[in-house]
Amino acid sequence: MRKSTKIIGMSGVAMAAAMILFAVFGPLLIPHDAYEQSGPSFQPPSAGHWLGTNDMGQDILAELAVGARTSLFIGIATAVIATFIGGMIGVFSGYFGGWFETLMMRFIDVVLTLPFLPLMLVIAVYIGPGAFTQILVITLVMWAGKARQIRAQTLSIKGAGPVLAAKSMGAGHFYLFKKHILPGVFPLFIPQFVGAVNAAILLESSLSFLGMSDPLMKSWGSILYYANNRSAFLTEAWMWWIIPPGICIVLVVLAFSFIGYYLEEKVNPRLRAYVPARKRPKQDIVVREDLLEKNMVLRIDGMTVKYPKKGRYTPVVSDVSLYVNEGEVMGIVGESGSGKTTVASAIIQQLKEPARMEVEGIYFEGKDLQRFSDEEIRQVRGNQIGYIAQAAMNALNPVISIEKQLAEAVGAHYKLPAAELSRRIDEALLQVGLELKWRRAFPHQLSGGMRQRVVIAMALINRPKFVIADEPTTGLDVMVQVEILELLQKLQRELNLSMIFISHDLPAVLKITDRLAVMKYGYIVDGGASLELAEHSTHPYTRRLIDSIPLLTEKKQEAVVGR
Ligand SMILES: Nc1ncnc2c1ncn2[C@@H]1O[C@H](COP(=O)(O)OP(=O)(O)OP(=O)(O)O)[C@@H](O)[C@H]1O
Repeated sequence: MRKSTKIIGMSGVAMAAAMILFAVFGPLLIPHDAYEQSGPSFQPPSAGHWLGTNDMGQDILAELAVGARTSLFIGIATAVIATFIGGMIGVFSGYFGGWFETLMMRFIDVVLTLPFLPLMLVIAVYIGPGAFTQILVITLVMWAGKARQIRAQTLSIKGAGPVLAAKSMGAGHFYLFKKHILPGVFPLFIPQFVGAVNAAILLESSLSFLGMSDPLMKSWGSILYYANNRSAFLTEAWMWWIIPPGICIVLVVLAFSFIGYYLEEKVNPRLRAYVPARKRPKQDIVVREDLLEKNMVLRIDGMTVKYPKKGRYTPVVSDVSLYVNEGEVMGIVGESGSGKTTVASAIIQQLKEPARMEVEGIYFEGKDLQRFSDEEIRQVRGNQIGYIAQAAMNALNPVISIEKQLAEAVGAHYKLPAAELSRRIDEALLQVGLELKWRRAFPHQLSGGMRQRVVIAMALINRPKFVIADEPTTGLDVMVQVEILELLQKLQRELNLSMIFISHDLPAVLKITDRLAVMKYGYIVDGGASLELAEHSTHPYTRRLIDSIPLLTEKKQEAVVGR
């Protein structure tokens, strides 16, 4: 968790604790007759008496302390009841569905349309104004929203893999509730509760300010009501009569908002892991002519990437150096978790916080990408370096047509006239073997292989000379894998692309690559010309990879070296 979030959370807790202590002990410490005066009979002195009048100051303090009890009591009690009712209805309707859910959801629709103030008036007429009327009305209005959100969370947990797997193994309702639904939903209850406290305190204050509370009940809102009735807004009295309850309301709302912010990050792993990226300043860039002379399009020198694991930064990529010459295909092969994708992300400077990279240089066309500013590196990504990300075909936007997604890939870098853009889209589709009738299709209308072709078209549409393909055949059936591989090979040759091809599928890598780096535990443990390596490597890990190719021995040779 970020330090700033912890500080915010702790200051929220401190403010809330101070307010609660003030509410509990304040009235006990202030002389009784000071707050006896509070309430409707309370008469403020003329404006001239306000400043420097100790007695009066004490009366205001007494009012605030008594008011704190009411405001906090109503806020917390309403939040407990509304969150409990909303939570139970949300969980049960989400989990069981059927008529109960339909009934509840329609009822919630009705509740959410109820006008709050008239409802308050009607109920107050019947059962009389007071704290319990306010709790009742605010709860009536508030539980419905909570129920909706918790139902949505329950539905998403109910449809998630672990629950489906447990169901298919015959797990009963009790087990599913105990092990999956409640642990998944409960974290949502906490921020919901904190938000409800805030909303209830604000609603209570607003109602009391409008005079819709018991006139004998002192709360921060009612202090403002009396202040307003006695024209405190128009005299100097506002300083002592309006500002203090105003500050109390703001402080308590801030306190619970801070706590909510902290808890939300604590219970949500995605927020917890989020660290904003550091800004990359503009720097002078020196071109390494020696690399250009050697035709090296890319060169990485001594790259180490670390992630925090159990409180310590641990390397997941260690001292990796490699290069790619113009028109060459460099393969990176290794088991899952060996660091292949990390290397690819590091090249395009897309490692996310909290990653830490130490590297002597990542030279692309002779320039160190490490020194590129945010805008400069954005211009490289998807423009000079085409990137086919792992599982990208599943990440195509389902509600945008193929042609629009291709147009967006171009639009990120160039402003082309409509006719030229259209020509570019046609060209990209035809290049990857897709008929133009698919231009207006949406991703779900295409097969996996076709979607992968679209992803390749997106990577190539800006005509990059360098392409990184990260596991481009994952998730496709064997025949389609071969087609995609052949397509990449054809495009590489036709466009003279330099390429990094990442895979754990050794036959595929050997088929398409010129040179190979074998990674294990973040290290490059073996490397060299692909065919050479396949036939003569003596490294035990490489040998194991090659020997595990599931083909008959004679065929294996053909699959490995046949190109
Ligand atoms: N954001 C992250 N936070 C912590 N550790 C990470 C993060 N991203 C990657 N790692 C770790 O880095 C290591 C290398 O991951 P990487 O994705 O590069 O492996 P890979 O070889 O590409 O695996 P795969 O073939 O499964 O994609 C793994 O141990 C992974 O747990």
